[in-house]
This record gives sequence, C-alpha cells and structure tokens, in this order.
Amino acid sequence: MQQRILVVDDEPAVRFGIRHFFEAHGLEVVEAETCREARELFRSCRPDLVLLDYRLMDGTALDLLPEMRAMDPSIPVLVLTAHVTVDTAIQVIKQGAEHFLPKPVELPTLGVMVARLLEVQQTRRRQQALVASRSEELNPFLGVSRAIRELEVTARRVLDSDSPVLIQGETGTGKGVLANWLHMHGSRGGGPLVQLNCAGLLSQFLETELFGHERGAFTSAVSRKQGLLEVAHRGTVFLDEIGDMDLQVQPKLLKVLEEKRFRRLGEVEDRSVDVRLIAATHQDLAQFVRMQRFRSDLYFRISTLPLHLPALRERPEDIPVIARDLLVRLSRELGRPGLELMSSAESALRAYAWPGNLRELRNVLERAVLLSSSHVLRPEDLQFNHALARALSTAPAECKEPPSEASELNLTLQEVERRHIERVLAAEGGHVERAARRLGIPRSSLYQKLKSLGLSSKV
Ligand SMILES: Nc1ncnc2c1ncn2[C@@H]1O[C@H](COP(=O)(O)OP(=O)(O)OP(=O)(O)O)[C@@H](O)[C@H]1O
Repeated sequence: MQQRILVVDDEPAVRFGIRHFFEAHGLEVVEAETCREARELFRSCRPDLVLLDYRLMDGTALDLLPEMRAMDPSIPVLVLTAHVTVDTAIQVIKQGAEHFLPKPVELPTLGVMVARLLEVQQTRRRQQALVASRSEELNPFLGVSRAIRELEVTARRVLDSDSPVLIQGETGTGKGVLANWLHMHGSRGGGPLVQLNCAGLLSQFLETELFGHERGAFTSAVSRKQGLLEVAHRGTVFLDEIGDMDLQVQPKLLKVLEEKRFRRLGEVEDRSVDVRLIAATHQDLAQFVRMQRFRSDLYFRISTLPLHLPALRERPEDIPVIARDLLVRLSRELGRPGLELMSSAESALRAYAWPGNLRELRNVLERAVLLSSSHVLRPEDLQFNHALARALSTAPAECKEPPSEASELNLTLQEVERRHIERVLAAEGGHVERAARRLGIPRSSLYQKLKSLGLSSKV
C-alpha cells in the first residue's frame, strides 16, 4: 500500500524539491502552504507522516502540533526550521514532534529519517494489530469437503482486494474466524482490525461508535470521540450481524464505501478514511432486502465479494478433522495431553445436526473433556442438544412469512410464548445470550423460561 506524507512549507521551491525526492522513492506527497491548509489536509487525507516547517504565514508548528496530536497521535511529525534555538527545539519535542531538523535539510538524510519513522510506525501498528487479534489464530478452512476447499480458493483470491466482503453462514460457522484470517493474511494485515456487532444497537449509538462525535454534538457528548472507522484507518472494519444495522445508518455506511468519506456527529466537514469492510450475517440478506429491512443499494455494494461458510451438517466428512484439531487445542488449554476420540464417538459427531455449528462442536468436546477422566472420549461422553436440533429443523426460518393470524388465535399465551422463544432460539442457532437480547429480556430470565417451558439451552 502506498504511503502518504504531508509536506507543510510556505516556500514552493522547498515543497517542490521534497515532493520530487519522495515521489521518486514511491511515496505519495500532498502539499500545504499554510496552517489552515495543513489542518484540512491532515484531516481529509490522513497522511502516514508530516514534514512541517516551523514558521508559516498564519502560525507556527507549536499551533499545529497539539491539534494534529488530538486528531491522530499515531502520525509522526518531523519539524524543519531555519531558525533553531534550543528553546524552540525543546518546545517542539514537548508538543509531540518526533524530530527537529535544521534547514536547509539534505534530502538523502531526510529520506533515511522518513523511511525509518514510517517503518517504526508500521511495526507499531502491526504489533497493536497482533495484540488485538486472537492470541492463537484459528484455521477457517479445516476439512476436506469440496465446499470448504472451494471457499479457501475464493478467500485467497479476494485477500488483497480492497472491495467489501460479505461473509454469510449460519451461527457458529466461523464467520468471525474467517474475517480475522482475511485481515491478517491480506495486505492490510499490518493495520488495525476493528470489530463491531451491529445487533441490537440503536441508530445513535451505532453512529457514534462508527463515526465518532464532536464535543457537544448531543447532550451527553462531553468530549470528542474518535469513531471506529477512524481507528481502523489503513486496516479493516469487521461489521458482524450487518443485517441488524439500523436503516437510518445504512446510507451513511454506503457513503463511506463509495466516497471513502464520513462525518463525525456534530461536525461540518467530511473526513477521509481508508478502510476495508468485511461484513457478516447469519441472516438471508437478500430476503431482508425484499422485506425492505435492508437497503438494496448497500446490499449490492457489500456483496461484491460474497463468501459462504457451509454449515457443519452440510459437510459431515469435515467433522472428524475439525474435532481432532479442536481436541489438540483443548489438550493445550486444559492441560490434558493426548486427547482422542473413539471411532464410535467420531461417528456420533458425524451423525448429529449441529445447529450451533463449530461453536457447538467446541462446547460439546470441551464439556466431554471436562467431565471425563479418560483421555479417550466415548460416545456417551458427548452430550448433544437434540431438542434444539429438532426445533431448528421444524421451526420456520426467520425470514419466512409468519403463520396466519387465524391459526395463531387458537394458541394460549403460554403456547405463543413457547413458540416465539423456540423460533428466536432457532434463528440464533441456540445462542442464548443473543436470543435473550433479541427478546429484550436478561439472559437469566430466558434460562428460567426455558426451564419452566421444558426447553433445552445447551448450545
Ligand atoms: N476454524 C475454527 N477452528 C476452531 N474453532 C473454531 C473455528 N471456527 C469457529 N470456531 C469456534 O466457534 C466459535 C464461533 O466462531 P465465530 O464467532 O467465528 O462464528 P460466527 O459464525 O461468527 O458466529 P456468530 O454468527 O454467532 O457470530 C469460535 O469462538 C470458536 O470457538
């Protein structure tokens, strides 16, 4: 990815020399002549580094440095000046400049310094991204089935593209794991990966999370806040459960994708941002478009590169491979070396419907390991949630038409409640926490209701 430097100097000849030198070294250069221009370009172009002349027509570096630091403290600023005094040097460094160089500056020396600072900055960003990523990377392509092999080929093809990716698949199929893999292995792997789950977020909260806000933008905005899009600059934004994104926020996200611009709440000017979007959903987004729950223009934009994660029951041949991999991980995590599965236990795993997919498989194995004292797991060590699997296969899919009003009228209140809970649980693949959020009740209350209605909740 081409790196960009902002050169701020009131002498056109100096800017010209610096521009030519760095462009010849493969960098993109943007120029500003005044503090005002520098402020605007810093905000709209998001440079990777700034070369700032100390004295400008409308101010000095000491005016600009605090503002730049407030906007993005991770961007290094190198100050150049013809009038060096120890006092100014100290002040400039105190205000956050990385270095202070006397003018006229020798371009090769400046080149080495800039290259070094850009390298340090990239390493810092990479380390931050590594810390943020899962401590141990999971392989989203475990298995031998045709579906998973084809998925890997397609995923590798879209790695370095900047177009949005839409990952679809039932709950627990590993959409988050795939998003993480795409980011880490793509050209933005050194940049940040920022994740937001859109489910249940009201429009204002979602907007402030994504776009940030200025001080005073609304009553509780007591200080300015950077949005996740800004944090993800030069990296990836992973929007999970995009199907639940509030309709009011959708056009603003579309603007970011089409124009690479957005506006903080309470701000009058646009900011530019360079992010790749990975969106995921377990819902049928095309159906949501038909039901007018999701904007068609945004759907077409984000589904440029669709990836589908197959459900486990559609690829039973992969289950033993994944189970063995999970056991190796569990051995390490739980300090139980040499865990194995009896072949009859493998057959039992293959035969089950896995409504909660890999998440459920991991949970079933973890429970089996914890409850068994042997390192060889038998079929009877595996506790399946057959009731949920049945509910899933019989419950109407979330997006299908609801049952007729006449047939619903004959139901008792308890039956309506029971059916509704079953439907929501099935739509969430047995994920109790998410089902509770959707139902608008605390998780503990849902557990109580499940117990009193005789429903199971083991996923
Ligand atoms: N490739 C994998 N290897 C090992 N475990 C995996 C893998 N993929 C998923 N899992 C397990 O399944 C869990 C769920 O994965 P993930 O959150 O990526 O699924 P998801 O499809 O995004 O789920 P949801 O729709 O509920 O958000 C993970 O925390 C992990 O325990």
